Amino acid sequence: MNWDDEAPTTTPAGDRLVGAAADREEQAVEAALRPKDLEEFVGQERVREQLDLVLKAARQRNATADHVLLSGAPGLGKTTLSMIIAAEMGAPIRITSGPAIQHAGDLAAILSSLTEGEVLFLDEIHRMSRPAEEMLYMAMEDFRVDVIVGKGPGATAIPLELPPFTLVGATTRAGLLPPPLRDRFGFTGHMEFYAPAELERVIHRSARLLDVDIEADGAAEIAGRSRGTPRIANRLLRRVRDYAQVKTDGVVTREVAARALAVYEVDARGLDRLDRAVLTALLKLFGGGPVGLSTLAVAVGEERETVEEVAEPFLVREGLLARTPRGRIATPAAWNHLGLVPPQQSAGAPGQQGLFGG
Ligand SMILES: Nc1ncnc2c1ncn2[C@@H]1O[C@H](COP(=O)(O)OP(=O)(O)OP(=O)(O)O)[C@@H](O)[C@H]1O
Repeated sequence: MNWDDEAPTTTPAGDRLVGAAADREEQAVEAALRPKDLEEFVGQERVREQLDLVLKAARQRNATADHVLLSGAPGLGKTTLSMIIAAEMGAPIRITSGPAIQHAGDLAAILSSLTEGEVLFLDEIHRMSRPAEEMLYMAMEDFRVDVIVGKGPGATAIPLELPPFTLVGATTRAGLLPPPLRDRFGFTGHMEFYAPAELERVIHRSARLLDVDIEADGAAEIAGRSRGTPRIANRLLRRVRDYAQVKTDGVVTREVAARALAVYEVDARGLDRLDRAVLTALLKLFGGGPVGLSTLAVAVGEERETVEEVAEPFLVREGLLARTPRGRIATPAAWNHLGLVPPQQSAGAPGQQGLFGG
């Protein structure tokens, strides 16, 4: 396997225990926990079944598998699936990402060094530069690229034949891909967030690999706080394991998991300190909103972008916060979650007046 990638950039709150992205160090830890074949890959039944057919059919025809596009949030297993595709096809894999390919020449260098049948995994494919993207169209369709030599009127295009390969593109934003690129994938798999029972299976499997003694209740407790994401489930398991080892006899029970995750400020629903700070400000300072994003960000001492991109998506997904044209508002579930009582909904209540703009 070959990594051409740069370490992903981190958000200002990128070191959160419940953040969905992984840095280089974590990627190395994760490698040991990756399922090696479709059988071992937990959940995502539909994608797994469809992919199984695509790969089996290609193998029967003795052909290279069709190009595959995987879309879904970070940490749901796109990289893992790309490695499984390569393993199931008995092919090597090359890993790179859109941001690492700034020039068409970067892509030409990678494509021209591929061997027959190799899998090229292109993470964050929506962040590739335009010229590289156009070169990729031809490479995917005709297994050929035109390498431009020289500049200006003297520039010439030298056609370069490529061996057949399988491109696996991954994106968190399928809607951002230009249609000509999307259309060149033979198969698109949409990865969903995982159900708690599926995360429990991920946790039990990882616990076995990490030699952690875990009870069913302990796994359920961690699963409930993992925000539907295997990467977060594995990360929380590692922190709970530390706690169990240092503070108890090492067995992860429900109580041990809950106590450990309370130390790390991850609550029963998977909200961390930042999420709760945003919700608390919204409820306690602004009566549940509506309040403008900038005002909310100042109130919690964070950048606007951090609140919008790091905290809000999960709060919205959980149905705790809504983004409305008049500003952010808390739902009844938010009051409930923080154990607070909403103010009387009278005509003069701030929450009904939209007093807090920004
Ligand atoms: N279905 C699954 N079954 C078991 N483990 C999984 C599954 N999906 C993901 N994991 C584990 O979660 C971790 C993150 O997975 P992976 O790196 O494949 O996510 P990703 O979607 O590629 O994330 P990113 O978009 O950030 O690259 C890995 O350790 C992997 O083993």
